[in-house]
Amino acid sequence: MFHHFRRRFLCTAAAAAAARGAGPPPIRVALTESSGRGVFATRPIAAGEVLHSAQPLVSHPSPSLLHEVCYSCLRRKAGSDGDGDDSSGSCYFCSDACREHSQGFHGVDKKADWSLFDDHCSSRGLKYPHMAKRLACMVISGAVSADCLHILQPARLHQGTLTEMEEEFALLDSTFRKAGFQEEVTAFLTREWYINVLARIRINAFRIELVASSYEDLLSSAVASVACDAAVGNAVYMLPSFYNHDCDPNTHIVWLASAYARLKALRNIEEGEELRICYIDASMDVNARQRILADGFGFECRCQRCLSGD
Ligand SMILES: C[S@@+](CC[C@H](N)C(=O)[O-])C[C@H]1O[C@@H](n2cnc3c(N)ncnc32)[C@H](O)[C@@H]1O
Repeated sequence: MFHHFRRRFLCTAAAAAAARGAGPPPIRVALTESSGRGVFATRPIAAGEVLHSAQPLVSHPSPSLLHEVCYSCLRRKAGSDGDGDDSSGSCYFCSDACREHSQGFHGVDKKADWSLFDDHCSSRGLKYPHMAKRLACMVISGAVSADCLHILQPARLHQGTLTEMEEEFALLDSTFRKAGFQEEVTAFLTREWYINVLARIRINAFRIELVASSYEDLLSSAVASVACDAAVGNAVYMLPSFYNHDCDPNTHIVWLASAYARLKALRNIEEGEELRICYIDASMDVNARQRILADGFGFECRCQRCLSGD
């Protein structure tokens, strides 16, 4: 009985501290038995508690929404006459802070003519090369180091995928060369760099679907999700990339109005328990889930739900 009350008290106190933004996040990254690295609770966590937040390392709007969501934080434009439009009309900034934050790499981006690269990606329905291009612009501008994603787990790539990536790289490289960037600022931009980055983006990128904040938003997002892609874009984060998958997860990642993410507990979690999120649509049946996890993420899911055939 005492134990039960003590645990409830600890959970409540911890949740209150987390809500105040006090203290480090109650998690640590450590090796799991069979899924590589994973994230573990360092104390009891209460259902609904925000464990931590995360800013993207790199993000990119969905190609069809380039004019509709912020170049930097992926926030949706409030109305069709938003006043944050870039003067060239090619992209949108929701605030001065976002414009300032991306000034350096947006400047690099704007110097080149991306039409061939964009046509190549859109004719093949590719999203991730846009993120690699954004990262290259960030490296050239000095915003991040060329190896900033290398700590993340890479996907295993098939020969066909490698050949496609080589084509994309050739286009990316020639676009920067034609724009006149000097050898010394693009020295990192090799075929190996591109493949290494893409292999990490494939496994670790989150598809960002914003939670509607009003009834009108809810209706317009329902219309948008029928008319086109419901996601505003994709982003890669550092800490969230260490969460392993479970088809009945104890944690989830949420976005409200922008790519700023929050990791929240879905139920009470014991100290030492592994925190897992669901990588896919959990409403699919076990066969569909197994197929997508094997093809997309390279593992056979052996969570309790899959083992029970649910
Ligand atoms: C986003 S990473 C998660 C962190 C990763 N374990 C690491 O060491 O960086 C996704 C990869 O982790 C592994 N993984 C995630 N969930 C798993 C699970 N339930 N069973 C086995 N492997 C899993 C797979 O290799 C997957 O491609």
